[in-house]
Parts: sequence; structure tokens; C-alpha cells
Amino acid sequence: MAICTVYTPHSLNTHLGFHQKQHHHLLFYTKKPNNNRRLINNSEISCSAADADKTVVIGLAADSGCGKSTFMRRLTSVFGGAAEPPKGGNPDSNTLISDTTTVICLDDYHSLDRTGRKEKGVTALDPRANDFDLMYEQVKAIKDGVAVDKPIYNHVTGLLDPPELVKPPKILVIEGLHPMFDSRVRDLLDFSIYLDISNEVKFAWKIQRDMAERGHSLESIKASIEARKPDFDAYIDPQKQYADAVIEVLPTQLIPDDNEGKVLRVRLIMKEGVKFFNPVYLFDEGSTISWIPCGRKLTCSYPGIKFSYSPDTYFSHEVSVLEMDGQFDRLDELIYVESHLSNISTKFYGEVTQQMLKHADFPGSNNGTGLFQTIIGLKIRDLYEQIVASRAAAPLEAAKA
Ligand SMILES: Nc1ncnc2c1ncn2[C@@H]1O[C@H](COP(=O)(O)OP(=O)(O)OP(=O)(O)O)[C@@H](O)[C@H]1O
Ligand SMILES: O=C(CO)[C@H](O)[C@H](O)COP(=O)(O)O
Repeated sequence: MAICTVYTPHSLNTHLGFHQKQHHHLLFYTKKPNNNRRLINNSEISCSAADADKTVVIGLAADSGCGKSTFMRRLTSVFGGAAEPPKGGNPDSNTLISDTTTVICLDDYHSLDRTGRKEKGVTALDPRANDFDLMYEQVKAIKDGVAVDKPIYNHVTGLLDPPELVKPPKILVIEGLHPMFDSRVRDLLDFSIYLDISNEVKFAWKIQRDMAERGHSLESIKASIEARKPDFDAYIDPQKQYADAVIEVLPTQLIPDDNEGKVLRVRLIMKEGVKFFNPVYLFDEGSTISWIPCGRKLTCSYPGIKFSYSPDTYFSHEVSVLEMDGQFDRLDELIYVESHLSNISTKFYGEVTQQMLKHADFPGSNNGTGLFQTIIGLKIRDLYEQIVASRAAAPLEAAKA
């Protein structure tokens, strides 16, 4: 859909019965976007990509191996339909496309390939190994409705492959190490999320994946985490101050001196005052609540489950924090917890539980990581629908004025 402006002579306005006060022009919609001006019946018509059609851009930041792909699978599932790599394209493409969303991985903006980084002695987290000018230009172009030829960083070969075409989707998710690092890119984001995985938990997840699935040794995993840490602290971690929502994953406090890292304490930190985003709350908005739901309606084994909710400040911003410590024994009973949460942007009763059950095999489905990722997915759908509705209403309001 494009928005068109009709510039009419005043006499024609009157003749057509148009009610125009000042500018002698009218707005209308057409399904054929056209940037050219043309004359029809003495009226000049100019059309451009409607704001209502502009791509909504979401940023998801986290270190590698911190659950971005899992989160993306949960998010795209909320919109329905599976996300697939571009058909007939590079089999090592990092892009995932579904009906509504396109997820691009910011690793594709590495300016140095694996050898280049080794020669220069920089990590992929270092801004010098990334092309932020290109990232900005391309995300902006997509947001403005223009397709781009985006580079591909090939994680199999460590090389930069020939580019792939990315067409503007309804929702573009930019996920990776630096979506909020460059202020120009940051300003393009309609909503941003940071996955903040504590060192202990990151280590446990890395071991689980890289040792079990990729055959790496414990020593090499430790060394890789240590080698990345200074750049992680300098360039990745500070981005969390800009995020509209942070999912913080910590060791449990329910088991004294737990060092297994299996039971997790997960905090959903939600910024107040973000347009089109109303933080979730438990029982009573703005109160401080502590809730142990275990009992007749929720089966819990050791060490149980504890929820908390309270207002707080985070990097000088007012936030609401919802916390879950522990894990679910039976996912179908999650409906009991869901029914006590408000502002979760579901379209029907039990939608959170349904989504969680649908992806019960994803990592984190029995704890707060899966629950809060699902809820943020629903909040993003709601944010998208609100943005589209407000953009559609804006020109009509302007025309009425
Ligand atoms: N919520 C979770 N609970 C337990 N383990 C998890 C969770 N999320 C991710 N993991 C573990 O971390 C691994 C990496 O997850 P995922 O592939 O989603 O991360 P990623 O950030 O996309 O990684 P990369 O950037 O390296 O591709 C998973 O294989 C799993 O072992
Ligand atoms: O931090 C990372 C983001 O995923 C990767 O380490 C970075 O992209 C470099 O990739 P590779 O290790 O495959 O060369």
C-alpha cells in the first residue's frame, strides 16, 4: 500500500465535494506504490511508500551461544509459519525468512574474515572487525522499503561470501553482537532486547553445546571465553543500557551455593515509557510482589519456584522487573501462572502456555528463559500491530485537520 497526495485546484476540490481547508490536497491509498507525480483530471498525484508499510525493526543483542537462535524461533512462531533460509540461496546463509519476519545476523557485517582478524589480532567483537557504515545504510534502506544486497559471513569457511538479496519484510530482526552499538543503527530500532547471560550460565551452556555437539575440549572452551571477555565487557555488555527489555539469566538462589547451573533465576527487566510497550505485571501493577505458586495448582519438585515482581531502576531508567527462579515440572500447568500475569499481549486465554507447549523441546522451555522469551515475542507482535495501526491512522488524522 502507498500513500498518495492529490494536489487539486480549489475549484476542482469544490466540484468533487472534497472538504479541504488549507492545502488543497487530499490523501488516499493505492495498492500500487508509485513515487512519480502525474496529472489526472487537472489534479497532480504523488505517491510514496506509505509509512504504514514501513518495516518495523527489532534489535536483539547477545554474545554468541546465548540463546539468540532459540529466541528467534520462539518469536517467529508467534507470527505463525516456519522461518527458513532464503530459498535457492547460499546454504550457509545466516538469514531466516518467514511470512512476517526476516531475521538477519549481524555477523554478516564483519569487515574482516577469520584470517583477517587473526592477522590483525582482533576478535569479532571488536568494532574494527565490523562495518557499521554498511550496517546502518542497509538497515535504513530496508526500513525505507528498499531491498539491499547484504554480505554473508560464512561461519563454516570463515570467509565473506557473495551478497544475498534482502527484501523489506513487515518485521526485520537484526540479531547479533552489536545491534545497539552504533547510535545510527540504534536509532533505527523500534524495539530492542538484550539477552544478559551471566558468566556461570554462559559457561554451562557453552560446555553443553560445544563439548557435546561440536567436540571441543573443556580447556579450549574456557580459553575461548577468557579470550573474548575483555572485548565482551568493552563492546557488547554496555549495549544493555539501551535495551527496552533485558532478559537476565543467573544461577538460582533457591539452592544454596549451587554450582550445577541447571536451575536458573531469570529476570525480565522492562523499561517504562517505551511507546507501544506496556510492561508485564504480576497481580498488581507497580507493587512489590513475591509469589510461590507451588501447591494445589502447580506441581513443583525441589527446589520449587518463586516469582517476584517490583518496580526498580536500571541504568537510571525506571523499569519493572518480573523474576522467576526455579523450573516447571509440568508445562500444561503453566496456565495457572499465565492467568496471574497481566499485559502479556495474548490474543486468547492460554496463548503463552500454548506457545510453550508447542516448543517444549526448545532449550529453556521449563524455566523463565523460555517463558520470558515467549512473552517478549507476544509483546513484539503487539508492538508491531500498534505501530501499523498508528501509522495507518496518522495520514487520515492529518487529512481531517
Ligand atoms: N534457555 C536456555 N536454557 C538452556 N540452554 C540454552 C538456552 N538457550 C540456549 N541454550 C544453550 O545454548 C546453545 C546456544 O543456543 P542458541 O543457538 O540459541 O544461541 P545463539 O546465541 O544463537 O548462538 P550462536 O550465536 O553461537 O549461533 C544451545 O545449543 C543450548 O545448549
Ligand atoms: O561471536 C561470534 C558471533 O556469532 C562469532 O565468533 C563471530 O561471528 C566469528 O565467527 P567464527 O567464530 O565462525 O569465525
